[in-house]
Amino acid sequence: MTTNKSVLAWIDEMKALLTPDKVVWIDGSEAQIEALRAEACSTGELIKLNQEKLPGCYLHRTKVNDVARVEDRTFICSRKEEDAGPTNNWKEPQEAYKMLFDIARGSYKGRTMYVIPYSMGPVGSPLAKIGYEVTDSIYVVLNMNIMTRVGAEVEKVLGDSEDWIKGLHAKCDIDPEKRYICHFPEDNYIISVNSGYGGNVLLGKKCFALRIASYLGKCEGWMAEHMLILGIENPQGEVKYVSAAFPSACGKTNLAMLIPPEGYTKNGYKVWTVGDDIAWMRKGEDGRLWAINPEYGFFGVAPGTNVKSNPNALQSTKKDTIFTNVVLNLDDNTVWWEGLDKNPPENALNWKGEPWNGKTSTEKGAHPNSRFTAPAKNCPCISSEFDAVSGVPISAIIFGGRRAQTTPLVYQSRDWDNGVFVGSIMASETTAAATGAVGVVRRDPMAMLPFCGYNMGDYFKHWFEMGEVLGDKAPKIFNVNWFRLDEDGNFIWPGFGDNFRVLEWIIKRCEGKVDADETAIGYVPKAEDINLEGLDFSIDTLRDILAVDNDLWSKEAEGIEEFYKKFGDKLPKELADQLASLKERLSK
Ligand SMILES: Nc1nc2c(ncn2[C@@H]2O[C@H](COP(=O)(O)OP(=O)(O)OP(=O)(O)O)[C@@H](O)[C@H]2O)c(=O)[nH]1
Ligand SMILES: O=C([O-])CC(=O)C(=O)O
Ligand SMILES: [Mn+2]
Repeated sequence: MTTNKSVLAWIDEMKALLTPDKVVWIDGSEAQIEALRAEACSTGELIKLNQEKLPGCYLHRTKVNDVARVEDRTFICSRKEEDAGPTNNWKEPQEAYKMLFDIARGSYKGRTMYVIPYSMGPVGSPLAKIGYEVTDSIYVVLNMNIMTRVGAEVEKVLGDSEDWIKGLHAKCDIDPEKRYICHFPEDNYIISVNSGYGGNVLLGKKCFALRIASYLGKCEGWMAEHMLILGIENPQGEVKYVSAAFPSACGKTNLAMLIPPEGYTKNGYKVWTVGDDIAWMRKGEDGRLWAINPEYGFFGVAPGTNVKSNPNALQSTKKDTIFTNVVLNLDDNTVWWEGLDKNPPENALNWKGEPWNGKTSTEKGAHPNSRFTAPAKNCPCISSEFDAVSGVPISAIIFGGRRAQTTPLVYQSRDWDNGVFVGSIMASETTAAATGAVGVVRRDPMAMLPFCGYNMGDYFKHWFEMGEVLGDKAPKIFNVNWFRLDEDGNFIWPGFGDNFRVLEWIIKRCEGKVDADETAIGYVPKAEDINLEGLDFSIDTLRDILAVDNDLWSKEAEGIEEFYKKFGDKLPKELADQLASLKERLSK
């Protein structure tokens, strides 16, 4: 246990507020964690799975009204409303503290308060940051122990410093009307009440590593982004790193763990995973941009994960994993979800714990947002640099979304500033399955719409400032779109492992080894420069999905103009200028 005065004072405050029966300090030791697993099994909070097939694995079910992040109940509590900006919900901080403390007061009565010291990023890395979360949920402790680096080492590194983030989680009542996820960026404080769902309660993840950290990044001159990080190794053994921001359900985990096509693997190409969701990036001593993955595990969507779509993700879940809201197969005490295989169990319980027969039921067995919490070190392609305190140098930043048309398979921005523009206009189309209204463009700048902890206009400005700081050492910026549809609504580009062909072009562009065609929106590959070897895909079709349609882009420009109005005078002039020059190029 720490002797840090600021930590001890806050823990005293929490004890007085929450009135637990006892306090347990989490040191992350296997003995302590194992005792907590056993306790959670005895109360039904966890179900121990088949330990031969899934050693160290458990199942948990949330309440049925508590299965996803709640954006409408997520607040940025900055002193000035303007600092939360037009894309966030805002509450006045003093009122918010009062409301939240009133809700949480006395709620640990008869329960245990767990104190979790954790590091986001390799312990002791100059890019890492430390947090404390208090919770009354063993599920939260066990998940945090997978998703972050927990324990005594962390406290040693913190020493007497006051530079740490407070996180209060209280699962006092699960009334969704009283559920709040509140962030106080100016106080380094997060308070989450009345939820038990991962994205709302694993406070190191979206709350700290994106919302609070994005604000800290602005103040301290670095970046916290909703990005995967991967390394691409060539046959000579050289590794180049890229980071990529896609909105939810647009393929971050898949790209982070992709297996290149056979022709490449035979020649010695490899992909190494550094992170699948969040990147913290800072200018290094050599002037380049260096990135760490602040997380220690993967909190991935289960449905659709299978041996074909993402074998590395599936393999990561084979041991020491906590599954949430998936199907329990009663015959062999294993788990199942839609899209795992074509053989659903007949004798099973669905995600709600009700009897379920996968052969006859018309209802889904797993919740669409069911998740696995798996240690990153389980991943067969985890990077040797995963724990590197300096992080990895980023050669390229890739933005992407789900667009049926308009956006080509890949293009490169003209320069950093134009790249910031490309990120700011990111959008994804809603699918028929999701909303009924097909092809509705929803803007999600840099995939940060739900995760930016301050005014997004200021966030854009920060991106321009980073460009100035990095100068000619700045990563090159690209945009990809794996999701172009044909007239029958089928994906044109095969995607997944074949996305490596596009990554290869991106790396070649960074190395200045390949030419490109200039278009109104940026540089597009010459079709013959994308390697199609071993793929049944015609170069004419490739030309189609690389083409830039100026009429569609003129319509796009109108949509961007409309979107930009939201930011009023917080919109950086650079972005208005970028839009004006795009329009001018389109009109030629
Ligand atoms: N057509 C196509 N679909 C893809 C491709 N890559 C991923 N997908 C699909 O996109 C969906 C989301 O993939 P994920 O990798 O889980 O997305 P994510 O960005 O990590 O999602 P979050 O964890 O919610 O942030 C899955 O249904 C994938 O099968 C691709 O290259 N082409
Ligand atoms: O935070 C969550 O619930 C899961 C996640 O990665 C996302 O939604 O992007
Ligand atoms: Mn995510």
